[in-house]
Amino acid sequence: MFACEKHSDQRRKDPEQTPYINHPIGVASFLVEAGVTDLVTLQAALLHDTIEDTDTTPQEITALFGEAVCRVVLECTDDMALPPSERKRIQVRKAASASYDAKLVKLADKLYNLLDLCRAVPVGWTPRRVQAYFAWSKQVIDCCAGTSPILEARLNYLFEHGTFTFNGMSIG
Ligand SMILES: Nc1nc2c(ncn2[C@@H]2O[C@H](COP(=O)(O)OP(=O)(O)O)[C@@H](OP(=O)(O)OP(=O)(O)O)[C@H]2O)c(=O)[nH]1
Ligand SMILES: [Mn+2]
Repeated sequence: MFACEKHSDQRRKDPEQTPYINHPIGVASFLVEAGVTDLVTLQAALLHDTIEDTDTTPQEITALFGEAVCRVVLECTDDMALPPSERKRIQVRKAASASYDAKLVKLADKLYNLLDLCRAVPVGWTPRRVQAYFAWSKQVIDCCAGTSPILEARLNYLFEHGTFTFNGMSIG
């Protein structure tokens, strides 16, 4: 409910403007499907974009869900004050030394976003930008290798077989 309320006025970037909360719920679902039962990890998955994308503070997360959950959420939080290219570079670097729980959330986050790109391209994105997101995601995923065989197998399958459609054209 906390994540629902925090993300309530946000939409995804797809043409349908899907409610943003579908994303954190989907990330948590992928973890459940991969056999994750740890409550800290699943709570962190539901909350993983609240500090990055809403007015939520680490203090709020700690008070309501505890320090362990807050730690994982912070590990999945980019500093939005930095320019995008810097943010992306830092995310790759930080992924390698992230905790096991944070690596699980990062893998499920990338799986959701990559599958979502195959479903619908965000408004204004060029094929080149979609491809750049796939390439950069691969770097983050590689830094999280050896964390979840099921999530990693799903991601590998996506990299081998995934396609997205642009102006009616299917692009591999
Ligand atoms: N594929 C897809 N992504 C969407 C959509 N709407 C919002 N997003 C979000 O956009 C982010 C990816 O877009 P970028 O342009 O690379 O990221 P940026 O907003 O941080 O600059 C992801 O944020 P994130 O979850 O914080 O992950 P990440 O930036 O760490 O990958 C993703 O959740 C959508 O319709 N499709
Ligand atoms: Mn996310």
